[in-house]
Amino acid sequence: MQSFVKIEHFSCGYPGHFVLDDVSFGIQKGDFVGIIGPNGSGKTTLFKGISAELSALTGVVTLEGKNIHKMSLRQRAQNLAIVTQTIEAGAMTVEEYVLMGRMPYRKQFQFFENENDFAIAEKYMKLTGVDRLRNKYMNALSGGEQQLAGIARALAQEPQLLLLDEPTSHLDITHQVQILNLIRRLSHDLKLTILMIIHDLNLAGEYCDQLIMMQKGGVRKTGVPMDVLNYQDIEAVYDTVVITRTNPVSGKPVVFLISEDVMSTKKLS
Ligand SMILES: Nc1ncnc2c1ncn2[C@@H]1O[C@H](COP(=O)(O)OP(=O)(O)OP(=O)(O)O)[C@@H](O)[C@H]1O
Repeated sequence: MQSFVKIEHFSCGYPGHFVLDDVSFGIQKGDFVGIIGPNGSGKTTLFKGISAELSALTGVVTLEGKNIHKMSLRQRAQNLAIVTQTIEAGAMTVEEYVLMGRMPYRKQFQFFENENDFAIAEKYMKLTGVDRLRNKYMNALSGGEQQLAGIARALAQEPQLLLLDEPTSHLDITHQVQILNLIRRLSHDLKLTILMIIHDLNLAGEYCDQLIMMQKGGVRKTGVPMDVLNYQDIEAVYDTVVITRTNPVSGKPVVFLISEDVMSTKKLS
């Protein structure tokens, strides 16, 4: 089957610092894919490469066969949306912020949003549950509310591919589960293709259809969570002893950490 998003022999980095080296993988339409890997392994750099914020040193990134790096800014924004960890929207209401997602669709000399833009913003504010916050200022929202507003703005862009950089960091378990359930619904019900950076291996295993495990600027392993989250690969990549089991209800992999004290008494090392 042809991949909807294809990354082929892709390398990119920063001046004087080469980070991603010959990365290749494909994603099917409507898949919810988690990117895992230790600090500094290149996850954010991969996002910058996919979104063309960083130029390709080698290889290509295509979406439905079209090279993302060759798209105009406007075309790119109609195809791809990013939600970053920190949202700096300051003194702007939630509704104004979500409406910004419609900018890539403005026609020449169209200075204001039209009825269709308001209807689309309304639809996604309702879907994410931030419609009740529409008149609140973005800088007066909690972290979880800001993330939901960020997702609503990204959805208002009506992209084909959504990139989420750790949408659940800083959130309590109620909000983690709320956001991940929403993201799963978006991929499965709306057939939106989603790539999400996530540090929590248990959440990644429970919610994602596929995982990409990064190590030192390359891809170590890709596949369904049960194949990727095994103790051998995790220990090799994170240099940490873990135990893996299966969640008795969901059948998904679960990763346990062991403290130094316990490890020395149980003689696991
Ligand atoms: N703007 C930059 N200029 C130079 N080097 C950078 C820049 N941003 C990141 N790097 C380097 O690139 C490498 C990969 O960083 P990246 O942010 O992609 O990792 P990451 O996997 O997202 O890490 P984390 O989990 O800590 O967010 C690191 O060695 C980092 O120091």
